[in-house]
Amino acid sequence: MKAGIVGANGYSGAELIRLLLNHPQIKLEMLIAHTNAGTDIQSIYPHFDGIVERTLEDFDADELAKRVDVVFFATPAGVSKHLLPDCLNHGLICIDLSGDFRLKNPQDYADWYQKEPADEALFGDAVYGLAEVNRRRIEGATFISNPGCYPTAALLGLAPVLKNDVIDMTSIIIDGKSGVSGSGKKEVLSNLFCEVNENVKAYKLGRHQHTPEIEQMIAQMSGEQTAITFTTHLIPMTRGLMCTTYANLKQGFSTRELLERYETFYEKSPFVRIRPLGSWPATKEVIGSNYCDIGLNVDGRTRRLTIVSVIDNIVKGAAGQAVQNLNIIKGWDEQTGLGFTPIYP
Ligand SMILES: NC(=O)C1=CN([C@@H]2O[C@H](COP(=O)(O)OP(=O)(O)OC[C@H]3O[C@@H](n4cnc5c(N)ncnc54)[C@H](OP(=O)(O)O)[C@@H]3O)[C@@H](O)[C@H]2O)C=CC1
Ligand SMILES: CC(=O)N[C@@H](CCC(=O)OP(=O)(O)O)C(=O)O
Repeated sequence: MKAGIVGANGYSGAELIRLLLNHPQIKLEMLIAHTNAGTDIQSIYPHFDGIVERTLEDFDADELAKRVDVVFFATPAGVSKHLLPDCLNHGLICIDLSGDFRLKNPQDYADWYQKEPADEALFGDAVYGLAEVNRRRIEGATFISNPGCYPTAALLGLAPVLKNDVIDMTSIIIDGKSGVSGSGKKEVLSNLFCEVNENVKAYKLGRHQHTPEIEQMIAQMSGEQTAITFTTHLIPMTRGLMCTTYANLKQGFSTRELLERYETFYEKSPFVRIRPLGSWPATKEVIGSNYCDIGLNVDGRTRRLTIVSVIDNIVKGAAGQAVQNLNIIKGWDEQTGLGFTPIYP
């Protein structure tokens, strides 16, 4: 199968190149950029020297239709809503890594992204690509909206306790922390060494664009509408994302009982690893891989559950999850091309 990447010279696009080069079913055919079209990818990223030597091209849906079967959109919010519909009309499989098609309510997109939503005819049509929850809907789909990085970690952490009256749905608090690559290559100012090094910053309090996405999926999984408290922090590391999630328990569960519930829920999910009692994951334990590692603790004094979930924001939070979704769409083994061991230390 031949693949094209729109936004190939961004951080998620470059990661898609790395992953797709190692995918036995994929031939990388078109690398597309915007301001950098006409430039060689290896001159922007010398780590590709001798591995991928290709000139970045301009977006052209007709050309894509002639040359590829699947297109990944690794573009900033507000771009795929213009480019992707033409590709869908040409019968191409489209996997969008941006937030343009994740929400079901166009007004939520307008409110939280502060942009015009995509055309109504297409808005809400994409299958939300959180494989561990939506695997059945992803099989055979042609239009996937990949989850955001924070929603991936937060929702995988919460999913097993969203049913059967385990937690008080009004009590959910998600504390997210991301490495700097999460903001993409374009965010030059916030990425300055002096701004980020030896510093921790909270940002977008009460207005993070991933809030309605997390709430929408909590409602889908639990059947209950709820409002969450979600705070994001930028921390001085390149890759990695952690969500520490708190919720009040409705019944007196022990950590061990809940761990069993998580093990069962993720029995058939090769990329989710549950830590044993008394152990919680660190970001370094998943870097470079498509794993989401999860650890739990029940505090008997407060009857509160704490969930710690970690991912590599560019792999499981973006490019790796997109490849996982393609594997499921095509009926290939979900782990095809994704069998990377995390890089440690
Ligand atoms: N970084 C991360 O950890 C995660 C990112 N995402 C999402 O993935 C998407 C990409 O993010 P990221 O890789 O960080 O972004 P970057 O800023 O690193 O890269 C953006 C890419 O999009 C291209 N681009 C911009 N405008 C257009 C256009 N009009 N037509 C074609 N290409 C265009 C840029 O090309 P050029 O440079 O040539 O202008 C560049 O290649 C975003 O929507 C982001 O929210 C999701 C989860 C995690
Ligand atoms: C560290 C950092 O700044 N991260 C970005 C993630 C951006 C992103 O992935 O946003 P969409 O998926 O909604 O397009 C942020 O928190 O906004």
